[in-house]
Amino acid sequence: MAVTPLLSRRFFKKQFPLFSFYSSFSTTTSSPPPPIRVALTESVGRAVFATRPIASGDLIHTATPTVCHPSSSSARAACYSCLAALPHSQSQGIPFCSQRCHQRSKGYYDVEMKANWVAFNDYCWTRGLKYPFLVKRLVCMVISGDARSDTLDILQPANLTPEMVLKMEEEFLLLRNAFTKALIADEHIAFLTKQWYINILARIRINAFRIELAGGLYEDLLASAVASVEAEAAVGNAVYLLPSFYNHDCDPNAHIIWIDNADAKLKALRDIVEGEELRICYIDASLDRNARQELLSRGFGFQCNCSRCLHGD
Ligand SMILES: C[S@@+](CC[C@H](N)C(=O)[O-])C[C@H]1O[C@@H](n2cnc3c(N)ncnc32)[C@H](O)[C@@H]1O
Repeated sequence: MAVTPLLSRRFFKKQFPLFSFYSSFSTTTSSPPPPIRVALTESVGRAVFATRPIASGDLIHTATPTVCHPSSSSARAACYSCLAALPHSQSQGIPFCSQRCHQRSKGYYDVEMKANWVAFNDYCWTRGLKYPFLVKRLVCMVISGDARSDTLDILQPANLTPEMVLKMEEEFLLLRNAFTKALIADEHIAFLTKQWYINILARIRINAFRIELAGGLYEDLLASAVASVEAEAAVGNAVYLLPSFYNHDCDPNAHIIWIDNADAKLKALRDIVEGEELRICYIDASLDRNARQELLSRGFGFQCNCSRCLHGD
């Protein structure tokens, strides 16, 4: 079943200037802009559309994470910066896969190393929380000048219940305490208010990707086979800007993959015509309709309107 083409979706003329997303692309000066644009639709908010035909299997574009964090329960230690697998011999030592990764994240790594994270980490690990670690990383990036505090404001936030907000308050206090005890100057963490923390988590909740690497060595394949039984197969979580505008479809025409680090590749799963909306699948598409609707409603807060769901498939 094909994704509903653009012309059958009534959509507003308003388009978003792509230049604002170029910072999240891995482009070279000679590479052409990606064959997509972001526009506002009536039914699903913003969406990504093809600006020319795209062949099945083609790379649509790549994206580097705005913020990412390795998983604590992954079978294999991951690079602090790009989430590439670290050699086993290195897992207790330097947490970077290369000098380049060390250099580019040195500023926020040094900020993080100044604070004592025992209370915050214990709190999150015992409750199975992973997104607060992305907020912690973003705070370190803002303090070191590697990101702006409003970096994620453009993304759609989740609707949070009062119970969810209440639970976030304790994490927030632990996070803020860690920075104040590390004697980070007040003016450097003035942005870190409870409201800011909740706003960021609300955006991360809907837009974070769980990263599982497709590439790797034979020993990594074995590690991930073990991980699927004993530990977390994902190497970490990340938030991107442009990939966050892709809506969900239970029969998608595009997918997002990771080969050996957190740099994402958006690829066409079938031939796409000019003007067609590009959609990825947020969940396991092999589940039955009720299970998919339940997951999407609980995890992302929406009733899926894709053709498969509308036809009861
Ligand atoms: C990651 S965002 C996608 C971009 C979003 N439309 C925006 O304007 O930023 C996910 C949100 O888009 C909407 N959405 C995505 N796929 C949908 C679908 N199949 N049916 C209904 N709403 C969808 C929901 O509001 C969902 O929470």
